[in-house]
Amino acid sequence: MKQMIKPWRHVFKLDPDREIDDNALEAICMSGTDAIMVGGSSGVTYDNTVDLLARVRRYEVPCVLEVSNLEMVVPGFDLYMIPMVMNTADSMWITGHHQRAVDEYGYMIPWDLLVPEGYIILNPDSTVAQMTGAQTDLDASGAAAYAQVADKLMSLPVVYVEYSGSFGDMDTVKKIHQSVQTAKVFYGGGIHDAETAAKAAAVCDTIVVGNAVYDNLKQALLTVKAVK
Ligand SMILES: CC(C)=CCC/C(C)=C/CC/C(C)=C/CC/C(C)=C/CC/C(C)=C/CC/C(C)=C/CC/C(C)=C/COP(=O)(O)OP(=O)(O)O
Ligand SMILES: O=P(O)(O)OC[C@@H](O)CO
Ligand SMILES: [Mg+2]
Repeated sequence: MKQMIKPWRHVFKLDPDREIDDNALEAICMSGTDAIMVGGSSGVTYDNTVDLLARVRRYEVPCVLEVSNLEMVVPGFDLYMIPMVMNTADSMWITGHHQRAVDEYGYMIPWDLLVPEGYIILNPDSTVAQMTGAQTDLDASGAAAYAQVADKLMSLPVVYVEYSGSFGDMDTVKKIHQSVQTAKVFYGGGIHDAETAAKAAAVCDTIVVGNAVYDNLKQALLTVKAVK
């Protein structure tokens, strides 16, 4: 099951805390994207997550949950993506919340469905950077070193380069991609049209398109064809 992420080139990330109408959801799910990732950094609850899952399940596209708090964990997703922030000094975001989750719910965790992600958060203005105390002031070599820790020391299957809300430095993403051996490199942040999608797709394995879905769906849909 975990192998399903390997060929992904394109993912739409949908936030349960934001409105999306049925027509828009149909266009997204039928767009040819490889997967829908459900997640967000705030306002995500059991109720809004279960509602979005049920609506996405009308379509055949794989649907995975990116867990950012325990309240949002709903059974029935294809996979559960578990972020571990590489570039923070606050160990709660590396292993702390995870240890608590396993201590409390270990008996019911479907381990074969969990996919850990080594997050490298690089946009200092994003909610997620502020929430996790991410050390975003890294050059390409420093960011690539975190990627190698995730890939070569921790054997994480995904390195997620996160510029949530702004289009990042593609030289840094390229350097990260070149420096990992086994992990798949996901890139997310500021992809809003075919051009930004193609630029990012050239330097990573999988692009993730989030806010653009809500800001300009027509342009967001063009990102699929741009990378296929
Ligand atoms: C029966 C059943 C299905 C059981 C499932 C059991 C299960 C999955 C258990 C979980 C096990 C486990 C180890 C859980 C970890 C728990 C946890 C809370 C970990 C912390 C994760 C973490 C590091 C969060 C930090 C924030 C982060 C990196 C979030 C990722 C998502 C993200 C970056 C969203 C960006 O949000 P966005 O809204 O776009 O941001 P902006 O507002 O800036 O746009
Ligand atoms: O919302 P955007 O900026 O597209 O970022 C996508 C994703 O990486 C957010 O976690
Ligand atoms: Mg967002």
